[in-house]
Amino acid sequence: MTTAFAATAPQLGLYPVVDSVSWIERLLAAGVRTIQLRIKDLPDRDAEDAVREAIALGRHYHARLFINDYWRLAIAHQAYGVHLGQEDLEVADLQAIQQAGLRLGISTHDDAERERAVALRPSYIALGHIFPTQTKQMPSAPQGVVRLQQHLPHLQGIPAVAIGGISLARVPEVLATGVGSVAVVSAITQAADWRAATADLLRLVGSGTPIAQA
Ligand SMILES: Cc1ncc(COP(=O)(O)OP(=O)(O)O)c(N)n1
Ligand SMILES: Cc1ncsc1CCOP(=O)(O)O
Ligand SMILES: [Mg+2]
Repeated sequence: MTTAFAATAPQLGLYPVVDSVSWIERLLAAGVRTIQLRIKDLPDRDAEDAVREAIALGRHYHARLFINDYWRLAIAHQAYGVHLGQEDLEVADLQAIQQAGLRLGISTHDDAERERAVALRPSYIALGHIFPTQTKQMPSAPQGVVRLQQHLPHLQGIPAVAIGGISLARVPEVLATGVGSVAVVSAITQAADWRAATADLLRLVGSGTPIAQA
């Protein structure tokens, strides 16, 4: 399919990826405006309450709330967007996601995956993992910031999101590549003080283009 997915903001800013509605609620209250609910390995019926509540919170805070993997539930409850990996693309109904007006983010790990993603005209393309990560088992090696920067001119204007092993200390070299969105898990959820970590990350990365302009 070649029809573009609905656009998102050119700069998504700080993009926490979290596994519960409580994290969604506290991070939206702390000023985050792009966020993902990433629940793994539950049947749809067991994930549905969390997906519905997360979407409602996203609307309440005028935030960009992406649902990872559960694309049917995201359509049913009219999420702002869906995030899918390369394997997810094999099984998801992309036409249904596009026709429902949901934004689509796609994971990529190398040039071939990037090209496949660009051809689908998604709302953003995630590039990872940039640094070693403990959060997800990755079959490939970290790409590093040099590769990250090399990907950017090939995205044909599709917004880029950097993910994987990005700590507060590493944010400046990630931003120096020109990427406008930084996705993090452990930099927030494993921080000794998540409020301070989130405030520091928001100061460096920002919260993205205001949603009215997204
Ligand atoms: C912003 C962002 N980038 C990458 C991923 C990873 O998605 P995927 O490859 O489908 O792996 P899982 O997250 O489903 O384990 C992501 N979730 N978000
Ligand atoms: C979900 C995901 N996809 C690629 S890396 C990653 C995990 C990122 O977590 P962290 O920010 O803790 O390295
Ligand atoms: Mg996935």
